[in-house]
Amino acid sequence: MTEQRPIAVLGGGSFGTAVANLLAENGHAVRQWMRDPEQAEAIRVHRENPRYLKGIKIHPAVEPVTDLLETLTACDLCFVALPSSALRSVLAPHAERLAGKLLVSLTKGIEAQTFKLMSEILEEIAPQARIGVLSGPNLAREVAEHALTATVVASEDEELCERVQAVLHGRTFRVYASSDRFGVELGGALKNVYAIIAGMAVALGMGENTKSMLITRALAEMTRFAVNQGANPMTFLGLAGVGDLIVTCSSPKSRNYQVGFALGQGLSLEDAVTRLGEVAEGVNTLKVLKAKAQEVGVYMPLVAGLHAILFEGRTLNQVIELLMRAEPKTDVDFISTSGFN
Ligand SMILES: NC(=O)C1=CN([C@@H]2O[C@H](COP(=O)(O)OP(=O)(O)OC[C@H]3O[C@@H](n4cnc5c(N)ncnc54)[C@H](OP(=O)(O)O)[C@@H]3O)[C@@H](O)[C@H]2O)C=CC1
Ligand SMILES: O=C(CO)COP(=O)(O)O
Repeated sequence: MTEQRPIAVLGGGSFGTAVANLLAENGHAVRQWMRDPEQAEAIRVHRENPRYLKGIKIHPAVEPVTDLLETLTACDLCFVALPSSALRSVLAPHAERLAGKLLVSLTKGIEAQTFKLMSEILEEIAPQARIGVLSGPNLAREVAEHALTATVVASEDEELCERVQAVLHGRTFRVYASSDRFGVELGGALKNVYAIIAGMAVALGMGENTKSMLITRALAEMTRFAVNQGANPMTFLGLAGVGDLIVTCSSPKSRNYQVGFALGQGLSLEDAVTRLGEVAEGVNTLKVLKAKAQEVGVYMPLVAGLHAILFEGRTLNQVIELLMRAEPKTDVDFISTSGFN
């Protein structure tokens, strides 16, 4: 069913562009809001985003716009694809306009000062809005090039999930639903940190065994943290958990992986982030996650190790030595109810 009103996508970057195209291909009118008028004009004229996803044609039904208030007034369903550092400051001034809207966050990050997830910020800014999140193994370029994949829309609001499935589910993009908004959103934010580690391991010439160990221990670590925070560990076995972790830790197309790879090649963090020139949410997530894990007493050796390398002056070799020599633990934390852990 086609939506009566246009659908908004907030953010002119890679993922906003990929999702705007999917919605348009499904027959919907889309307003893609971006802050840069020159970028909007370039898209209008050339039907290509000049900075992000070069070479991808933008569907004629995607209208690039720069007036946020007008966009929010015209649309009921809004997908938010802004970096986590910008989401609050962009939307808070328009809080009143958000009442009653369906707001779906695509952003995979954690707010630095508050440790809030993006949907929690949306809820705080707009208590009268209906909130959901979308997360899964969804590298923007692959989505835009129609490589088959799937995602999860998560919300306690069943009707919101159904509407998102109706508008976004398509020939190359399956949309599953979940009621565990917190677990789905947390999975998407946490995996970025481990993608940095995975990229680093590849740059160091580590083998396939190493990659597999890292991904598996990352899953154990992020699930342990999530359970401490009240999330359902089973969600981490789904697309937004292990699904997104595998793709982001394996693909050189992931920006977080690219940052890790550059670090493994010997670049400083600053140079690695500058060379990327796009958002790598894992760097900020690492900082806040390390502090939170310490505060709540959750054992996260991979997070602690990466933090020690990037912010505490430890060398890679020191950290690898520490991790490998640490006391051996039980393999799977959540299988036993008999106190075996
Ligand atoms: N790319 C991907 O594969 C995926 C990304 N995501 C998530 O989506 C979110 C956005 O990522 P993505 O689209 O890839 O990022 P990009 O780096 O591709 O683009 C970021 C976009 O945000 C805009 N922006 C930055 N700061 C502001 C601001 N203060 N006000 C308005 N706009 C701003 C940038 O505008 P400008 O160009 O003017 O600086 C740019 O359009 C991230 O949280 C990411 O984790 C989720 C799934 C997949
Ligand atoms: O979230 C993503 C894929 O699902 C994109 O990861 P990056 O931000 O590391 O590119």
